[in-house]
Amino acid sequence: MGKIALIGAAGQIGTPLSLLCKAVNTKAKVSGYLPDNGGLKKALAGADIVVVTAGIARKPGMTRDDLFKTNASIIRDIFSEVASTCPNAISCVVTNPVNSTVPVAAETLKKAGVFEPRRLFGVTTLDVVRASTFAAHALGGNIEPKQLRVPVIGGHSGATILPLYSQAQPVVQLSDEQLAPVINRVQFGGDEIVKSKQGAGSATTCMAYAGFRFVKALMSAQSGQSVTEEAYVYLPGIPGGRELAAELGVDYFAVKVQIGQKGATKVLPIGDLSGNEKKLLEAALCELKTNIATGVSFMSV
Ligand SMILES: NC(=O)C1=CN([C@@H]2O[C@H](COP(=O)(O)OP(=O)(O)OC[C@H]3O[C@@H](n4cnc5c(N)ncnc54)[C@H](O)[C@@H]3O)[C@@H](O)[C@H]2O)C=CC1
Ligand SMILES: O=C([O-])CC(=O)C(=O)O
Repeated sequence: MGKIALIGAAGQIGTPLSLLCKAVNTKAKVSGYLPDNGGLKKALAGADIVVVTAGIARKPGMTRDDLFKTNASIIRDIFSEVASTCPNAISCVVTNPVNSTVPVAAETLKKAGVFEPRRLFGVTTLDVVRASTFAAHALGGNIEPKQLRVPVIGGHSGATILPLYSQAQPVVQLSDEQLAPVINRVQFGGDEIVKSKQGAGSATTCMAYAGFRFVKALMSAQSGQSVTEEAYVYLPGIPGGRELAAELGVDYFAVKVQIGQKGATKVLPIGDLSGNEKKLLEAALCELKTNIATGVSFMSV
């Protein structure tokens, strides 16, 4: 098994994430990068998978968008190096605001002439984890979160996060009134943690778990298995995505994708939505369009 480069490895997410990667895949070579040791090129050299958690996290009262000013240039600089050192690696962006940092990463790779949409993912797995956890809780603990599969589409902040409980497997027996607070908690669960940590950061161990779950799926795909995962991707560059991008009017969107050895192989359809989910999708798209434009225009100046 190949090399995983963790960029931001000394941070609150990066530290447990690298421990998880090392514990479960002892054959994988895991390299970290501290911002001040000048080792970015070394960490990226020969990487098969790059996971970026570098950047600042929220403090109470901040939105994810407030992080953009600082984190956009961190992402741009890291992806300039990815472009020259490991352009064929599969890259995963955890750094917020994901809705805008992924477009920054894509534009950086495009400028360098090495953008391959099938190999760039914004990590939205934490939303998937929350969607099953909070619904299991609302169901009174009669089902384990890991027994529930709830697709989550859209983006990774507030109203852009859209859990599709109408498609949950097994069926979730909750009325629209019972679902409303569950959906709200999935959308704003990150804020809940930021508030409770009182300035000490945002979600960390649960994100390390979610990030690891996504990396593990990528490792399974690289070893030849076909896997499906939700992630925030550049739709027009992945088979099946162009039509969805045209239908939704956005190029970047979190959706379930099929993943193979060389990255995403197919965007899967979002399926039928309930009346309420259709309304939530409208709201998600409205916010998402602004977030995407922020990321793209950062790189056009
Ligand atoms: N996608 C998601 O679901 C989630 C994303 N996040 C985001 O993940 C990011 C990291 O969060 P934490 O680990 O809690 O933050 P942290 O502050 O503990 O760690 C960030 C690390 O990045 C490093 N760093 C800063 N500038 C750098 C640079 N130019 N190059 C390389 N490394 C650099 C810092 O030294 C630090 O070690 C934040 O932007 C946060 O909002 C957090 C939770 C969930
Ligand atoms: O809320 C934050 O800033 C961190 C995050 O993305 C999450 O917990 O989903």
